Amino acid sequence: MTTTHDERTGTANEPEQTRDPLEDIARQLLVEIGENPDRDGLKETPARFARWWREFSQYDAGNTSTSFPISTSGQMVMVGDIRLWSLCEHHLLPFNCSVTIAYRPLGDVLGLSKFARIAHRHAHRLQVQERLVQDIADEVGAVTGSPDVAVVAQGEHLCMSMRGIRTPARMTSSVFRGVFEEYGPVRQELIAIAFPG
Ligand SMILES: Nc1nc2c(ncn2[C@@H]2O[C@H](COP(=O)(O)OP(=O)(O)OP(=O)(O)O)[C@@H](O)[C@H]2O)c(=O)[nH]1
Ligand SMILES: [Zn+2]
Repeated sequence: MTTTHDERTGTANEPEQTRDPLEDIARQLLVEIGENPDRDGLKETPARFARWWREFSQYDAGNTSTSFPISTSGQMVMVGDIRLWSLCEHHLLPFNCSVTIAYRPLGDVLGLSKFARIAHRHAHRLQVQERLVQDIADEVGAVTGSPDVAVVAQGEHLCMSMRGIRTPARMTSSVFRGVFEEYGPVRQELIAIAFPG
């Protein structure tokens, strides 16, 4: 959006809508795949395409750090089955994930919704699933100050299901830090919550 100046009256005109360059990219894409971008059904598509990419790439997860001073005497906190969508950085196609996050609070406990906010923040960029779980674990560790953090994700990638090998499959990736590093009851409990049944 730009504001122009009227030379005659010396007043500022109403802001002009400038076209998002992403609209031109969408038009060109439509032409390249043999479509007519001016046909009725497609007229608004470049603008929608631009809005969706801006929404994806400029996503704001909001405040992810509210915590409360509650004495938890070493208990584990696990937030399971956070559903999210991300975009594969190789093909720009979506993948969905069910993410489970666990940590052992040191002092303060993090607000429940903040785990989903953190997960969505890192999903809203071009990703691979292995890096997604690491990014989430890094931020949970940084915000809570806890060395005991685990993140497990199970996802389906459209780049594998709908194109290429065309085989739906479940990918699992995980990060286990601190107390979760060792195979034992704590890790088993996490796995049981992340993958019920
Ligand atoms: N490890 C991992 N691989 C991914 C992820 N998302 C996509 N891929 C893979 O990235 C690879 C890219 O391989 P390339 O050979 O460069 O590309 P391609 O010819 O399109 O590969 P195909 O998908 O096998 O058709 C593929 O094997 C994808 O399945 C991810 O999150 N993690
Ligand atoms: Zn892909």
